[in-house]
Amino acid sequence: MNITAMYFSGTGTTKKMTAAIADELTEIKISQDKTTAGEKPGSIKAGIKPWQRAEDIDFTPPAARREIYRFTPDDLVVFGVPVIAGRVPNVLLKFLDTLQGGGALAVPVVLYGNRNFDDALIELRNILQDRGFYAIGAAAFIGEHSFSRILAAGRPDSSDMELSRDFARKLAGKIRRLGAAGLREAAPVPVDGADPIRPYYKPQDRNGNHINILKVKPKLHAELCSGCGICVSACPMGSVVQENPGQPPAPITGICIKCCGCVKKCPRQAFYFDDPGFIYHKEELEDMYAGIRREPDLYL
Ligand SMILES: Cc1cc2nc3c(=O)[nH]c(=O)nc-3n(C[C@H](O)[C@H](O)[C@H](O)COP(=O)(O)O)c2cc1C
Repeated sequence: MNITAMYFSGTGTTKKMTAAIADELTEIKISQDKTTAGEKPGSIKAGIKPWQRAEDIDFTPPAARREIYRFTPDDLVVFGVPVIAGRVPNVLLKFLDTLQGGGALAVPVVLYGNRNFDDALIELRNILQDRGFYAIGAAAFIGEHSFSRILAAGRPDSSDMELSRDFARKLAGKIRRLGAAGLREAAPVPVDGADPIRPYYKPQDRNGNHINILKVKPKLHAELCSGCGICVSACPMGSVVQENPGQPPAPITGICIKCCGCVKKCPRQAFYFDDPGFIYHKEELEDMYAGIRREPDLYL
Protein backbone atom coordinates (compact mmCIF):
# COMPACT_ATOMS: atom_id res chain seq x y z
CA MET A 1 0.00 0.00 0.00
CA ASN A 2 1.32 3.42 -0.97
CA ILE A 3 0.45 6.21 1.45
CA THR A 4 0.26 9.61 -0.26
CA ALA A 5 -0.44 13.06 1.17
CA MET A 6 -2.23 15.11 -1.48
CA TYR A 7 -3.15 18.72 -0.70
CA PHE A 8 -3.88 22.28 -1.74
CA SER A 9 -2.47 24.71 0.79
CA GLY A 10 -2.03 28.49 0.44
CA THR A 11 -0.43 29.15 3.83
CA GLY A 12 0.77 25.65 4.73
CA THR A 13 -1.64 24.51 7.44
CA THR A 14 -3.35 21.90 5.23
CA LYS A 15 0.02 20.68 4.02
CA LYS A 16 1.32 20.33 7.59
CA MET A 17 -1.65 18.30 8.81
CA THR A 18 -2.12 16.11 5.73
CA ALA A 19 1.55 15.17 5.55
CA ALA A 20 1.68 14.48 9.31
CA ILE A 21 -1.27 12.07 9.15
CA ALA A 22 0.28 10.24 6.18
CA ASP A 23 3.66 10.03 7.99
CA GLU A 24 2.13 8.77 11.20
CA LEU A 25 -0.08 6.24 9.46
CA THR A 26 2.91 4.81 7.66
CA GLU A 27 4.98 4.64 10.86
CA ILE A 28 2.25 3.01 12.92
CA LYS A 29 1.25 0.50 10.32
CA ILE A 30 4.81 -0.59 9.66
CA SER A 31 5.59 -1.04 13.36
CA GLN A 32 2.24 -2.76 13.99
CA ASP A 33 2.94 -5.21 11.19
CA LYS A 34 6.42 -5.97 12.52
CA THR A 35 4.98 -6.96 15.89
CA THR A 36 2.19 -9.15 14.53
CA ALA A 37 3.34 -12.64 15.50
CA GLY A 38 3.55 -15.00 12.56
CA GLU A 39 2.34 -12.43 10.03
CA LYS A 40 4.45 -10.74 7.42
CA PRO A 41 4.51 -6.93 7.32
CA GLY A 42 1.37 -5.56 5.68
CA SER A 43 -0.99 -8.17 7.06
CA ILE A 44 -1.32 -9.83 3.67
CA LYS A 45 -3.93 -12.09 5.23
CA ALA A 46 -6.23 -9.06 5.40
CA GLY A 47 -5.67 -8.32 1.71
CA ILE A 48 -3.46 -5.30 2.34
CA LYS A 49 0.11 -5.22 1.05
CA PRO A 50 3.14 -3.77 2.88
CA TRP A 51 3.01 0.02 3.34
CA GLN A 52 5.30 2.71 2.08
CA ARG A 53 5.17 6.49 2.08
CA ALA A 54 4.88 7.84 -1.48
CA GLU A 55 5.95 11.33 -2.48
CA ASP A 56 3.49 14.13 -1.62
CA ILE A 57 1.25 15.53 -4.34
CA ASP A 58 1.01 19.28 -3.78
CA PHE A 59 -1.60 20.66 -6.16
CA THR A 60 -1.29 24.25 -4.92
CA PRO A 61 0.73 25.42 -7.96
CA PRO A 62 -1.43 25.89 -11.08
CA ALA A 63 0.83 23.57 -13.14
CA ALA A 64 0.17 20.67 -10.74
CA ARG A 65 -3.56 21.00 -11.45
CA ARG A 66 -2.99 20.45 -15.15
CA GLU A 67 -1.85 16.85 -14.46
CA ILE A 68 -4.16 13.84 -14.25
CA TYR A 69 -3.66 11.77 -11.07
CA ARG A 70 -4.55 8.08 -11.23
CA PHE A 71 -4.67 5.77 -8.21
CA THR A 72 -5.20 2.04 -7.73
CA PRO A 73 -6.56 -0.21 -4.96
CA ASP A 74 -2.98 -0.28 -3.61
CA ASP A 75 -3.12 3.42 -2.69
CA LEU A 76 -4.25 5.25 0.43
CA VAL A 77 -4.49 9.00 -0.09
CA VAL A 78 -4.71 11.49 2.78
CA PHE A 79 -6.43 14.27 0.86
CA GLY A 80 -6.51 17.82 2.23
CA VAL A 81 -8.07 21.15 1.28
CA PRO A 82 -8.69 24.36 3.26
CA VAL A 83 -12.28 25.45 3.95
CA ILE A 84 -13.29 28.47 1.89
CA ALA A 85 -16.69 30.01 2.61
CA GLY A 86 -17.74 26.81 4.37
CA ARG A 87 -17.04 24.65 1.33
CA VAL A 88 -14.33 23.03 -0.78
CA PRO A 89 -12.60 25.92 -2.63
CA ASN A 90 -14.68 26.35 -5.78
CA VAL A 91 -11.62 27.08 -7.93
CA LEU A 92 -10.61 23.44 -7.35
CA LEU A 93 -13.81 21.77 -8.48
CA LYS A 94 -12.85 21.36 -12.14
CA PHE A 95 -9.52 19.82 -11.17
CA LEU A 96 -11.05 17.51 -8.55
CA ASP A 97 -13.39 16.23 -11.24
CA THR A 98 -10.36 14.86 -13.14
CA LEU A 99 -9.14 12.63 -10.28
CA GLN A 100 -9.08 8.91 -11.03
CA GLY A 101 -9.57 7.18 -7.67
CA GLY A 102 -9.41 3.67 -9.16
CA GLY A 103 -10.61 2.01 -5.94
CA ALA A 104 -7.99 3.63 -3.67
CA LEU A 105 -8.69 4.30 0.01
CA ALA A 106 -8.97 7.98 0.96
CA VAL A 107 -8.95 10.08 4.11
CA PRO A 108 -10.54 13.47 3.39
CA VAL A 109 -9.14 16.23 5.64
CA VAL A 110 -10.17 19.89 5.83
CA LEU A 111 -8.46 22.75 7.67
CA TYR A 112 -10.60 25.70 8.79
CA GLY A 113 -9.89 28.98 10.52
CA ASN A 114 -11.82 28.49 13.78
CA ARG A 115 -15.17 29.75 12.47
CA ASN A 116 -16.76 26.57 11.05
CA PHE A 117 -16.15 23.95 8.37
CA ASP A 118 -19.89 23.86 7.51
CA ASP A 119 -20.26 21.48 4.53
CA ALA A 120 -16.66 21.38 3.32
CA LEU A 121 -15.84 17.94 4.71
CA ILE A 122 -18.98 16.21 3.45
CA GLU A 123 -18.47 17.90 0.08
CA LEU A 124 -14.87 16.69 -0.14
CA ARG A 125 -15.84 13.20 1.00
CA ASN A 126 -18.59 13.02 -1.63
CA ILE A 127 -16.30 14.27 -4.39
CA LEU A 128 -13.69 11.63 -3.55
CA GLN A 129 -16.30 8.86 -3.42
CA ASP A 130 -17.70 10.02 -6.79
CA ARG A 131 -14.20 9.94 -8.26
CA GLY A 132 -13.70 6.29 -7.33
CA PHE A 133 -12.08 6.49 -3.88
CA TYR A 134 -13.35 4.83 -0.71
CA ALA A 135 -13.45 7.36 2.15
CA ILE A 136 -12.52 5.30 5.23
CA GLY A 137 -11.91 8.08 7.77
CA ALA A 138 -12.11 11.88 7.75
CA ALA A 139 -11.09 14.88 9.82
CA ALA A 140 -11.62 18.61 10.24
CA PHE A 141 -8.69 20.39 11.90
CA ILE A 142 -8.17 24.03 12.76
CA GLY A 143 -5.52 26.14 11.02
CA GLU A 144 -4.49 29.75 11.57
CA HIS A 145 -7.02 31.82 9.62
CA SER A 146 -5.61 32.89 6.26
CA PHE A 147 -6.72 36.51 6.80
CA SER A 148 -5.33 36.90 10.31
CA ARG A 149 -2.31 36.41 12.53
CA ILE A 150 -4.36 36.21 15.72
CA LEU A 151 -7.34 34.02 14.77
CA ALA A 152 -6.34 30.43 15.56
CA ALA A 153 -2.74 31.72 15.65
CA GLY A 154 -0.13 29.00 15.32
CA ARG A 155 -2.61 26.21 14.73
CA PRO A 156 -2.38 23.34 14.11
CA ASP A 157 -0.37 23.34 17.36
CA SER A 158 1.20 20.57 19.45
CA SER A 159 -2.15 19.53 20.91
CA ASP A 160 -3.64 19.25 17.39
CA MET A 161 -0.63 17.21 16.27
CA GLU A 162 -1.09 14.84 19.20
CA LEU A 163 -4.75 14.38 18.20
CA SER A 164 -3.68 13.73 14.62
CA ARG A 165 -1.35 10.97 15.82
CA ASP A 166 -4.15 9.43 17.83
CA PHE A 167 -6.43 9.66 14.78
CA ALA A 168 -3.81 7.89 12.65
CA ARG A 169 -3.44 5.16 15.30
CA LYS A 170 -7.19 4.56 15.34
CA LEU A 171 -7.34 4.61 11.55
CA ALA A 172 -4.57 2.01 11.37
CA GLY A 173 -6.59 -0.06 13.86
CA LYS A 174 -9.69 0.18 11.67
CA ILE A 175 -7.70 -0.85 8.59
CA ARG A 176 -6.31 -3.82 10.47
CA ARG A 177 -9.72 -4.86 11.82
CA LEU A 178 -11.75 -4.56 8.63
CA GLY A 179 -9.24 -5.47 5.93
CA ALA A 180 -9.52 -4.25 2.34
CA ALA A 181 -12.96 -5.69 1.53
CA GLY A 182 -14.51 -4.63 4.86
CA LEU A 183 -13.18 -1.09 4.52
CA ARG A 184 -14.70 -0.68 1.08
CA GLU A 185 -18.01 -2.03 2.28
CA ALA A 186 -18.06 0.37 5.26
CA ALA A 187 -17.24 3.47 3.11
CA PRO A 188 -18.10 6.28 3.00
CA VAL A 189 -17.39 7.20 6.60
CA PRO A 190 -20.25 9.32 8.07
CA VAL A 191 -19.23 12.97 8.66
CA ASP A 192 -20.97 16.16 9.81
CA GLY A 193 -22.44 18.52 7.24
CA ALA A 194 -25.61 18.86 5.20
CA ASP A 195 -26.45 16.82 2.13
CA PRO A 196 -27.62 18.35 -0.18
CA ILE A 197 -24.81 20.79 0.43
CA ARG A 198 -25.73 24.34 1.48
CA PRO A 199 -24.72 27.50 -0.43
CA TYR A 200 -21.35 29.15 0.18
CA TYR A 201 -21.05 31.09 3.45
CA LYS A 202 -21.46 34.84 2.80
CA PRO A 203 -19.80 37.37 5.09
CA GLN A 204 -22.19 40.03 6.43
CA ASP A 205 -21.87 43.20 8.44
CA ARG A 206 -23.66 43.70 11.78
CA ASN A 207 -26.78 44.93 9.97
CA GLY A 208 -26.97 41.77 7.86
CA ASN A 209 -25.68 43.41 4.66
CA HIS A 210 -23.56 41.12 2.47
CA ILE A 211 -19.85 42.07 2.30
CA ASN A 212 -18.56 41.19 -1.13
CA ILE A 213 -14.82 40.49 -1.03
CA LEU A 214 -14.72 38.47 -4.25
CA LYS A 215 -12.85 41.10 -6.26
CA VAL A 216 -10.53 42.22 -3.47
CA LYS A 217 -6.79 41.75 -4.13
CA PRO A 218 -3.73 42.41 -1.97
CA LYS A 219 -1.57 45.44 -2.76
CA LEU A 220 2.20 45.80 -2.50
CA HIS A 221 4.40 48.27 -0.65
CA ALA A 222 6.91 48.28 -3.52
CA GLU A 223 9.53 50.03 -1.37
CA LEU A 224 9.60 47.03 1.01
CA CYS A 225 9.92 44.45 -1.79
CA SER A 226 13.34 42.90 -2.48
CA GLY A 227 12.16 41.25 -5.70
CA CYS A 228 12.88 37.75 -4.33
CA GLY A 229 9.89 36.23 -6.16
CA ILE A 230 8.64 34.05 -3.27
CA CYS A 231 5.16 35.54 -3.81
CA VAL A 232 5.20 34.44 -7.46
CA SER A 233 5.60 30.77 -6.56
CA ALA A 234 3.28 31.16 -3.54
CA CYS A 235 0.26 32.21 -5.62
CA PRO A 236 -1.96 29.19 -6.40
CA MET A 237 -3.71 31.10 -9.16
CA GLY A 238 -0.55 32.23 -10.98
CA SER A 239 -1.73 35.81 -10.47
CA VAL A 240 1.45 37.28 -8.99
CA VAL A 241 3.64 38.06 -11.96
CA GLN A 242 7.17 39.42 -11.91
CA GLU A 243 7.86 40.96 -15.29
CA ASN A 244 11.57 41.47 -14.50
CA PRO A 245 13.46 39.06 -12.22
CA GLY A 246 14.70 40.81 -9.09
CA GLN A 247 12.03 43.53 -9.42
CA PRO A 248 8.73 43.92 -7.51
CA PRO A 249 5.80 42.02 -9.07
CA ALA A 250 3.22 43.85 -11.16
CA PRO A 251 -0.08 44.84 -9.50
CA ILE A 252 -2.32 41.76 -9.22
CA THR A 253 -4.95 41.73 -11.93
CA GLY A 254 -5.73 38.00 -12.19
CA ILE A 255 -7.92 35.83 -9.96
CA CYS A 256 -7.24 36.13 -6.22
CA ILE A 257 -8.84 33.68 -3.78
CA LYS A 258 -7.51 35.59 -0.74
CA CYS A 259 -5.53 32.52 0.38
CA CYS A 260 -2.94 35.02 1.65
CA GLY A 261 0.01 32.87 0.54
CA CYS A 262 1.74 35.98 -0.82
CA VAL A 263 0.89 38.00 2.31
CA LYS A 264 2.13 35.43 4.83
CA LYS A 265 5.11 34.06 2.90
CA CYS A 266 6.61 37.45 2.02
CA PRO A 267 9.75 37.75 4.20
CA ARG A 268 9.35 41.55 4.24
CA GLN A 269 5.58 41.73 4.82
CA ALA A 270 5.26 43.83 1.69
CA PHE A 271 1.67 42.80 0.84
CA TYR A 272 -1.36 44.34 2.49
CA PHE A 273 -5.13 44.72 2.06
CA ASP A 274 -6.76 48.12 2.22
CA ASP A 275 -10.29 47.22 1.12
CA PRO A 276 -12.61 48.46 3.91
CA GLY A 277 -15.03 45.52 3.50
CA PHE A 278 -12.19 42.98 3.75
CA ILE A 279 -10.69 44.69 6.81
CA TYR A 280 -14.13 44.87 8.48
CA HIS A 281 -14.76 41.16 7.81
CA LYS A 282 -11.32 40.13 9.11
CA GLU A 283 -11.74 42.18 12.29
CA GLU A 284 -15.23 40.86 12.85
CA LEU A 285 -14.01 37.27 12.47
CA GLU A 286 -11.27 38.04 15.00
CA ASP A 287 -13.80 39.62 17.39
CA MET A 288 -16.16 36.68 17.17
CA TYR A 289 -13.82 33.69 17.01
CA ALA A 290 -10.33 34.55 18.29
CA GLY A 291 -11.45 34.18 21.91
CA ILE A 292 -12.68 30.61 21.55
CA ARG A 293 -10.80 27.44 20.84
CA ARG A 294 -12.46 24.94 18.55
CA GLU A 295 -11.22 21.37 18.66
CA PRO A 296 -10.69 18.95 15.76
CA ASP A 297 -13.54 16.68 14.64
CA LEU A 298 -12.40 13.16 13.79
CA TYR A 299 -14.48 10.53 12.00
CA LEU A 300 -13.74 6.81 11.82
C1 LIG B 1 -11.40 33.11 1.10
C2 LIG B 1 -11.31 32.32 2.38
C3 LIG B 1 -12.46 31.88 3.00
C4 LIG B 1 -12.38 31.15 4.20
N1 LIG B 1 -13.52 30.68 4.75
C5 LIG B 1 -13.48 30.04 5.94
C6 LIG B 1 -14.67 29.55 6.54
O1 LIG B 1 -15.75 29.57 5.97
N2 LIG B 1 -14.58 29.02 7.80
C7 LIG B 1 -13.40 28.96 8.48
O2 LIG B 1 -13.40 28.57 9.64
N3 LIG B 1 -12.22 29.33 7.88
C8 LIG B 1 -12.24 29.86 6.63
N4 LIG B 1 -11.07 30.25 6.03
C9 LIG B 1 -9.78 30.00 6.72
C10 LIG B 1 -9.02 28.80 6.16
O3 LIG B 1 -9.89 27.70 5.98
C11 LIG B 1 -7.91 28.37 7.15
O4 LIG B 1 -7.14 29.46 7.50
C12 LIG B 1 -7.03 27.25 6.63
O5 LIG B 1 -6.25 26.79 7.71
C13 LIG B 1 -6.11 27.70 5.51
O6 LIG B 1 -5.41 26.58 5.01
P1 LIG B 1 -3.95 26.69 4.31
O7 LIG B 1 -2.99 27.17 5.36
O8 LIG B 1 -3.66 25.31 3.88
O9 LIG B 1 -4.09 27.66 3.19
C14 LIG B 1 -11.12 30.91 4.80
C15 LIG B 1 -9.96 31.33 4.15
C16 LIG B 1 -10.05 32.02 2.94
C17 LIG B 1 -8.79 32.40 2.23
